[in-house]
Amino acid sequence: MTPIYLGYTFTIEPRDPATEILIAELGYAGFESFTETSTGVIAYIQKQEAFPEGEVQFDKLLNDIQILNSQEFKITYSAEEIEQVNWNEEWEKNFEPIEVDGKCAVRAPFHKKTDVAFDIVIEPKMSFGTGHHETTHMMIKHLLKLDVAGKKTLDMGCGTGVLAILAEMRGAQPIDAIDIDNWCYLNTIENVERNNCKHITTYEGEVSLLSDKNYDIIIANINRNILLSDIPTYASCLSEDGILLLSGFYTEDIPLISEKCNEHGLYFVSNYERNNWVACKFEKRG
Ligand SMILES: C[S@@+](CC[C@H](N)C(=O)[O-])C[C@H]1O[C@@H](n2cnc3c(N)ncnc32)[C@H](O)[C@@H]1O
Repeated sequence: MTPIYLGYTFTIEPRDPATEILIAELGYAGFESFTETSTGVIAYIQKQEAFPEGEVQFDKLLNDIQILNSQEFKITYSAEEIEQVNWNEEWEKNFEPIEVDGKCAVRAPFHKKTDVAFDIVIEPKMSFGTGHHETTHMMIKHLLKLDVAGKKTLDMGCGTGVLAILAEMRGAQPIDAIDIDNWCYLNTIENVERNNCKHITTYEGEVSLLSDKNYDIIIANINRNILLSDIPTYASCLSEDGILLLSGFYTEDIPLISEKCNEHGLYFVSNYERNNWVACKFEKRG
């Protein structure tokens, strides 16, 4: 089923630095993407995902914002349903190909073929994962450096499947790609085929699918709270010396994420940082 999105247009006075704080708050509340404007931000969330615990959650968010409001800035907002077709057109107009470290390109089918080692073609429609977001970009950087050849790999929260596709291009196999969202699940299947990948199996679901699985590498670019709750399962699925790549959270969240990892035998190795977003590498040690 095609998801319907709600777009919340926030006007913030003065615009900076409050817009950044608001985007972080909205990210934690489940908003998926943001378009910054000269007066604030438009934030998008799937209608069926919007505040699943009911209006109370939204009231609380607004309340928190009001507290900041009274002290520092003034926010007004309006919400509207976003037509799927407009969203796609908007997206296509704005999709420029990206290149990471001169080795990996992520582009749409209508862009010219590139001559980098890993030329990934993605038609994301509504799914997250074009390489434009800092977190995807940094996960690509990690994957380009990691020795993945012949390694059993999981891409959790696969979005467009871009990371699973890069893992296969670099020699990983077999690969499982999982997303909770039906649209992403279907989009990953399409993109896997589009890139002639043969070793990726795509599933719709979440961490409960992992009960008897085992991997050498787990990649998960989701968000802080889901990662905190899923890290124990990732740890139990990882083989000794296995690698966990995590992203979807901010620099200030590293201590919390590291602490949870340490409790489960996973130890910090390195990280990338872009615009306060981070992508961390952990290793499982006995
Ligand atoms: C930030 S996007 C990352 C997409 C892609 N892996 C990338 O790096 O560009 C997060 C993805 O996780 C999915 N997701 C959210 N919660 C999830 C969960 N509990 N289990 C699995 N996937 C989840 C979302 O639908 C979304 O596609």
